[in-house]
Amino acid sequence: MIEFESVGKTFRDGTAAVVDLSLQVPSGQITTIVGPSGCGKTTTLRMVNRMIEPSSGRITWDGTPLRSKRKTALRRQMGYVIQSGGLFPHRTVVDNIGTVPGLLGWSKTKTQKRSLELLENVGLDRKLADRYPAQLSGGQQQRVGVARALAADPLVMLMDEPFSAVDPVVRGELHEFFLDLQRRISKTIILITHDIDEAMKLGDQVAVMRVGGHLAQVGTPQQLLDEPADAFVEGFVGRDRGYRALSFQPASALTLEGVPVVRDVAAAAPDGVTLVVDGDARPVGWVLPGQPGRATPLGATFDVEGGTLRNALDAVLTSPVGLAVGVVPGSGRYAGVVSTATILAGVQQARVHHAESVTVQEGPRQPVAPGPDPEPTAPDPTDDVGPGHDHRGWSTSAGGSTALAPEDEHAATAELGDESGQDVDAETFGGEADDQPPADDRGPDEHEHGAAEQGPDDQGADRRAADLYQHESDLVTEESRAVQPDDTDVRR
Ligand SMILES: Nc1ncnc2c1ncn2[C@@H]1O[C@H](COP(=O)(O)OP(=O)(O)OP(=O)(O)O)[C@@H](O)[C@H]1O
Repeated sequence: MIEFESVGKTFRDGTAAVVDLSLQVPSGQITTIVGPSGCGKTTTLRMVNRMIEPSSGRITWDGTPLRSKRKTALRRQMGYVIQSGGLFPHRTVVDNIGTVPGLLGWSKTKTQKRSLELLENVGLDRKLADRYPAQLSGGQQQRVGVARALAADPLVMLMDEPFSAVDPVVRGELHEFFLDLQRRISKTIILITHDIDEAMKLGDQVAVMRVGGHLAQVGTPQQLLDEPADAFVEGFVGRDRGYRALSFQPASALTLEGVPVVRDVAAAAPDGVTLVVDGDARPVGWVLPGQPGRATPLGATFDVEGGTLRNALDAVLTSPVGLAVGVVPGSGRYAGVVSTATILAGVQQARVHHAESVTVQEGPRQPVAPGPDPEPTAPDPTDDVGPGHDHRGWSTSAGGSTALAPEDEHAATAELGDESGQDVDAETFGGEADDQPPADDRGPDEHEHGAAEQGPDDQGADRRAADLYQHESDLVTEESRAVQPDDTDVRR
């Protein structure tokens, strides 16, 4: 478990980004952090891999303070995912996925093998391995970004608005993919988003933050819906609250009914509704009375095992015949239909059942954060590189390590903007580049280097990419460049 204990972060300009945050992040679960822009979500995330150090309080991981761990060692156990995957445009998919193993000194053979495995694990065809990111769809790029973060099998995944750059349909697919993946890998995940729907759908627990850096409430999605701590949370989760609550009711309780089904549109009876399926028994449309020989679009379908009442309701509302079509997960084969009346009865039943459970359950709730901190913590002099500094340059750390000169910015960003097509791997991560301070200069802990903090005016995308590259570049140490013991058989 990762635990924030009364954590505060005040930047040098006096901005209190996070105030008295107490939050437990359970191992093997997804914690989503949601809130309006500027409420401190990113700052909270960046304190976990020590891109930013708290000004007060402490963060522990399984009881050990993060500050007592070397940043390199810490970040190796953490994968980082950002919007659009943060992929290097001049590297192929397989090379992008192999970024971290490459940095850690794995052999080419082992890296390649791992990358191809991961490609499959995130549901992508091996045929995509040699493509460049620009040759992928947004959803595919995002999956590659997840694969890349998983490459070194981290225990923790830090995800900074990972699904916000794709359209709603693809986002929905990515959500399903992500939840399915998590069922298999059970990582400890912190995912930040400004989308309450996404937070509720993905989070085992949801932390709602309010502007000013305060935690407004933390709880399961159902708890937030049932017992919002205050008007702010109620307003935030309240939009479509009743409808959203149906997301937590399984559709598997609905009784399926049957309808006439044909493979050939021409075989449909002229007087009644008939479902048309394809050669694999997947539903494709309806033949309506009086419209022989023509299939009308189906509307949404719902998964009869993993689907929810919300999915079923959506399916019936979009159906041209008032029947929600249920499909078998995986194959998408037709399983049966459910009428509007049955679904509404299911909704009513869920309401009754739910009201009873809310009345009966008086379980403990996580504490609601207190009001504004009357005395903000003293700012950390090492925060915020200040005017005139490049925000991606290495700031001076608490231990006074040498700052990286502004011209070294390319170390973090070269591949993003470089259209030359040159291979700039070494410079990108300082692997063999001579513009990094020597490892000896970094020393343990604080001296590894300062955090890549930047001003509030930064463009979000740039900042996220810089964070990702910083995170990955910090995995490299002298030791990790050495041959790994298990590589000796394949390294030449
Ligand atoms: N280096 C910095 N120096 C000063 N203020 C900062 C710095 N970084 C962030 N802030 C400020 O801290 C507050 C919280 O910022 P943060 O990026 O954590 O919010 P957020 O909830 O992630 O916002 P968004 O959803 O827009 O990304 C904001 O007021 C921001 O302007």
